[in-house]
Amino acid sequence: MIQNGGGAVPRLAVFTDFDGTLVEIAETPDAIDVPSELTERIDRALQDFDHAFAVLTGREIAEIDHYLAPLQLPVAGAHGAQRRRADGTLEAIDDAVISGADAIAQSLQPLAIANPGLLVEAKDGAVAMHFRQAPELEGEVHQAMQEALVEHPQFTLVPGKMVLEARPVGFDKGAALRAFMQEEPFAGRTPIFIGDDRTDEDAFRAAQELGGIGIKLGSGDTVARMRIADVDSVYALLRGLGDLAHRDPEAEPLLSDATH
Ligand SMILES: O=P(O)(O)OC[C@H]1O[C@H](O[C@H]2O[C@H](CO)[C@@H](O)[C@H](O)[C@H]2O)[C@H](O)[C@@H](O)[C@@H]1O
Repeated sequence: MIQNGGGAVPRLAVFTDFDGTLVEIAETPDAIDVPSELTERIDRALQDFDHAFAVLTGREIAEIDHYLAPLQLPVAGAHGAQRRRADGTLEAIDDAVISGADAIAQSLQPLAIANPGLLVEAKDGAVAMHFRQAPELEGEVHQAMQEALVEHPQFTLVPGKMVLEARPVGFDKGAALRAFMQEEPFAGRTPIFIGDDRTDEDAFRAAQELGGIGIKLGSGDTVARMRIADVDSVYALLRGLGDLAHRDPEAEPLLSDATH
């Protein structure tokens, strides 16, 4: 379909993860290096895909705005607990979800204070506990998180890259992708989702069930039908898909079926 490159190029809705997909993984959440040209690349993608471009991330929407300023993209943040639609409106977050995440974050603080290599990231609607700088404490982090969730059964645990996160039950990147796909300018397009992490699997599945493609960056088991090597290749793919989006639908196909 996409490889055809001729008259049948579908109108794409492009969704990407942020950490590990648009930017390289760093030692701590604040230490990421956001390439100076990333905003320009994404602005171009917005034009190429008629604004049907969104970020689905574990980070908060406000952080994506900070890193990609002045752009204010459609974003699903905190693994879908937060969502800003393409028209700029925000989906309301239940007060119980905000207070639940807050209470979980507070209950994890003693372990983080006792172990400076651990980091609690409190978000509106989710909580991450990072152990990248203390990998030997992964077991303690799992135990502390499981204990914290006993009091908050409306949250579930999701493992990420050297991190364990609590997110509200019923919210994930797949549900967020499906919600975007019911709205303008995404509706009626073919979804593509690019991600690198286990928390991206729901969105690969959703994109593919809606007739599109999941693209997994790097190695590891995945339901995604395609794989991509690294962040630079993601930039190249966005550029290439953008070029295809502008291709004259009447032009000769770039590829033809060799079996006929
Ligand atoms: O869904 P994503 O956009 O991939 O966000 C997932 C989490 O990313 C961040 O943590 C990860 O990246 C950090 C910076 O590279 C790294 O230090 C950490 O070990 C990774 O787990 C972010 O801090 C989390 O809030 C996101 O949920």
